Amino acid sequence: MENTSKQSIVANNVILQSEDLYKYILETSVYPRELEPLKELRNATANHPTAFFGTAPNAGQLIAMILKILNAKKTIEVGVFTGYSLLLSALTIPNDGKITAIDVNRLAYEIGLPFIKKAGVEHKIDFIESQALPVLDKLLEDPEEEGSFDFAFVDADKGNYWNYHERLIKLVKIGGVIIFDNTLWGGFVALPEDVVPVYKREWRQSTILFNKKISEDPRIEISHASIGDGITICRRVC
Ligand SMILES: C[S@@+](CC[C@H](N)C(=O)[O-])C[C@H]1O[C@@H](n2cnc3c(N)ncnc32)[C@H](O)[C@@H]1O
Ligand SMILES: O=c1cc(-c2ccc(O)cc2)oc2c(O)c(O)ccc12
Repeated sequence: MENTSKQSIVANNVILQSEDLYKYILETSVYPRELEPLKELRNATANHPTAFFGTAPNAGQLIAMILKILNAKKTIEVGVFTGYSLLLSALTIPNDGKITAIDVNRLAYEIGLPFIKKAGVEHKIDFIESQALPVLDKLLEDPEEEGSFDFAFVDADKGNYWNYHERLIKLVKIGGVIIFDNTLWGGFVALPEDVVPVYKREWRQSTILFNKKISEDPRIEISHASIGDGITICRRVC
């Protein structure tokens, strides 16, 4: 793939502008440490028509580290697909931890489910087949759920990211973390609209708006990291 200073490149669902360097990172630092159940689930997803939906393994490694630093026990996952990031969280949180995992597509989840079961972590997962917004709204109706989550990972419909943020900021505790995936949207956020494939334009625009709003939100500290397809790490401060 050609590399120019103006043109961002997305290869293997990552923003990094060198496939060789990405391969180097994976082979040196990620794959040797990737847990066997995650490898198995990733391989089982590899031939899926939307295999690129799966969270980049190096971003996953960072997410696992953040979960550990937080001692996260109670988490939310918005957008499961076959469950790479879900299994990663389930393997990372303690045995009595709980993940509320929401996706409109149970069929995709069922591709990953045998690997989740084999890893012995299914008991930590409450999978809810639904649009995510009503589930988050329902959680917020219960005062005990407010401020009770340690962590949330959002990797679903990009046009709803701000709506998810407005709910998750109330559900995670002060000091808790929300991570949003795809916040560089293949590098298209920094390119003029006319070079963006038409089908990517709507979510490019929502991502640009989301990035601006999140950068101005005083309730959180943020780090916009160029790992995977871009992740924004938000820590609730008030
Ligand atoms: C990029 S995939 C998630 C990938 C996942 N994090 C992984 O590591 O494999 C996005 C998922 O969001 C789900 N999704 C899209 N819109 C949704 C919505 N409104 N509510 C819940 N899930 C949604 C899709 O069905 C899809 O499985
Ligand atoms: O190109 C995509 C598209 C999605 C996507 C499509 C439809 C949905 O309902 C949700 C998400 O997600 C992606 C993604 O998470 C990624 O890392 C790269 C590309 C895409």
